Amino acid sequence: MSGDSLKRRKIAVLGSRSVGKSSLVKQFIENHFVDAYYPTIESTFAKTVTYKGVEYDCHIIDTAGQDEYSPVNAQHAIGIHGYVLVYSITSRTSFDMIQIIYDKIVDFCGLTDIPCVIVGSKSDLHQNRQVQSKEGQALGQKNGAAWIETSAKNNVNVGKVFELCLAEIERRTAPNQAEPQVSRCVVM
Ligand SMILES: Nc1nc2c(ncn2[C@@H]2O[C@H](COP(=O)(O)OP(=O)(O)OP(=O)(O)O)[C@@H](O)[C@H]2O)c(=O)[nH]1
Repeated sequence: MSGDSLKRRKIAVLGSRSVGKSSLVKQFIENHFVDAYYPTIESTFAKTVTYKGVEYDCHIIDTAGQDEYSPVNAQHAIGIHGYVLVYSITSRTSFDMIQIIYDKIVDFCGLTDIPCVIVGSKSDLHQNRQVQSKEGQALGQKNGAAWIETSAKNNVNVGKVFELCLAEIERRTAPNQAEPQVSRCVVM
């Protein structure tokens, strides 16, 4: 399939610092896991993903971690088709940030709802769990988002995150619409 006929999808990965955003993206793109922690500035990765028989040219933006003082950069709300919002199951604070980030994106874009997957990362660290699965699931339902728990370390459910994100994007694309909506908001 030529590059031109691929459907291009831009996906932003957001969440608190050190929750495992880069590890998730690296496991997905490069199939490896690094134990060391290197804070991210911002990186974009590309991968062709086949979902339901259709090839998608996915551009995945791994962002610097957000915190309560810098929840979301306006750039993260422009031209993005779908969002992956990551918390760590070992950090209640990172879980609480998800709703703040979600609301900020919705606010920036003037939308009520965004294509989104909420990810509970580091599921291998269940002995240190601070957020129960049912809480994650409830947060997903509340926001009309998909939800899943993953372990980048053990490569559990990593590919599934991006499939769910494509599903959320496509679910909102009308059958007669060639391309899904992207957020076009301009922040003055
Ligand atoms: N046990 C375990 N550790 C993980 C997992 N994912 C990430 N980590 C570790 O958590 C730390 C932070 O991971 P990163 O992927 O750098 O986190 P980040 O969210 O990209 O961090 P920022 O760049 O600061 O936003 C690293 O030491 C990783 O090895 C996982 O699935 N299981």
